[in-house]
Amino acid sequence: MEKLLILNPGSTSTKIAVYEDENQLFVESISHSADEIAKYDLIIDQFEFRKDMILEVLKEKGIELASLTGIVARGGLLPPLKAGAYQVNDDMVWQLKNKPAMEHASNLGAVIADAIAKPLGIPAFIYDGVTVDEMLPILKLTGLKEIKRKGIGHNLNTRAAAMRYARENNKTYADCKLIVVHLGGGISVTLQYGGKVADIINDEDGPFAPERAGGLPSQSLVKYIEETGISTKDMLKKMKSRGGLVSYLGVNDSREVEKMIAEGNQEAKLVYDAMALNVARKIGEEAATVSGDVEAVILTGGIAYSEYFTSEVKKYSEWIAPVIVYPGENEMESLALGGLRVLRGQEQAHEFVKQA
Ligand SMILES: Nc1ncnc2c1ncn2[C@@H]1O[C@H](COP(=O)(O)OP(=O)(O)O)[C@@H](O)[C@H]1O
Ligand SMILES: CCCC(=O)OP(=O)(O)O
Repeated sequence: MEKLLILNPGSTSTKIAVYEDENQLFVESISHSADEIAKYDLIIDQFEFRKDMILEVLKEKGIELASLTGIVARGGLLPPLKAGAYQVNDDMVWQLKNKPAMEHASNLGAVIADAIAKPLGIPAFIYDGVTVDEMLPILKLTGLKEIKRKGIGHNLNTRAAAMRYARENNKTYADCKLIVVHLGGGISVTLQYGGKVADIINDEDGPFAPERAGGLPSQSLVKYIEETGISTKDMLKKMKSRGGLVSYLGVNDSREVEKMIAEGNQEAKLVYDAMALNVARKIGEEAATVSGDVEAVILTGGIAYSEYFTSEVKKYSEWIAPVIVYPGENEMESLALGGLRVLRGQEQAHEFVKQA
C-alpha cells in the first residue's frame, strides 16, 4: 500500500492531503490572510512558515512521517515542462529557489516536498506542473520576434477534467478534442487534443479573472507604467492579485459579486458579464485554432459552481460544441493519482535538469 502526502501551496492557501492508495484520509485547506503573507518579500521566504504548518497538520491528524511512502506536490514556475510527473531532485530545488520563471506560491511545493522526503528516504514528485508547455509551435508567435507566448496555467485541473470527460465517454484522452476552461481566482482557457495541451491562454493574454488583470492593451500598458512610474515588481503584483473583479469591485469572491448583482448593482453586473463574455471570446479563439472541430467545451474550477456565470459563458459558446460543467477543482486527487501511477510503475517520471 502507498501512503502519499499531497501538497498544493496556493496564493492564499496551503492545501494538504494524505492518501492511502486511492483513498483520501483527509484534506485540509489552510487560508493565509493578506497580512500574514505580505510580510514575506519573496515566495521562497515563506518556506519555513508553510513547512512548519504542514508538519503541524500532520501531527494533529496523527500521521506518522515514517509511514509515508511518497510526496506529490503541485509544480512551480520551472522552465517549460512535459505533462505528467517529474521526480523532485536537487536541480529542481535549485531552480525554484534561485531562478524560478516567476514568483508564485506553487514554487514552494517541490521545495517543501524535498525537505520532508529527503530525511525519510522517500521519493517526491510534481505532477502536471503549471509550466507544462506542449503548445503548438505556430501558437508561440507574437508580433514581436523577441516575445514568445508561454505555456503557463492550470494544467493540472484542466487535464484532469479532460481525462474525466474521456472516462465518462468511454474514450481515451488522446482521442478527445476539447476546450477546457479553469474558472478560479485565475482563469485558463486550454485546447487539448492528440493527448496534449495544444494551447493554454492564461494571465498574460487571457480574460480578466477574479484577481487577475488578464491581457491588457499593450500600448496603453506601456504608457501607464511610464506615467505612474510604478516598478516592474509592483506592476506584476497588481496584475496578478489586484486585477479583474478586485480592480473594479474590490472583492475576489464571485459569490459576493453575484450578491451585489442581486441587490441591483449595475457596475457589478457589467463587470461580471464582461468577465464571462471575455472567457467565451477566448473559447472562440481556441475553436478557431482547430477550424471549429471541437467535441465539447468543459467549464471547471470554483466559479463553475455558478449557474449565473456558466449560463453566460454557454450563451456565447454553445454554438461551438456542447458545454459541460464540472464544478470545483480536482487538484489534490489528480496529484495523488498521478503519484500512484508512477509508484506503481504505470507511468515514468521525467528527469528535471536545471537551466542556470
Ligand atoms: N458557488 C460558487 N459560485 C460562484 N463562485 C464560486 C462558488 N464557489 C467558489 N466560487 C469562486 O471560485 C473562485 C475560486 O476557485 P478555485 O477553483 O477554488 O480557485 P483557484 O483556482 O483560485 O485555486 C473564487 O472566485 C470563488 O468566489
Ligand atoms: C501560475 C499559473 C497558474 C495560476 O494562475 O495558478 P493560481 O490560480 O492557483 O494562482
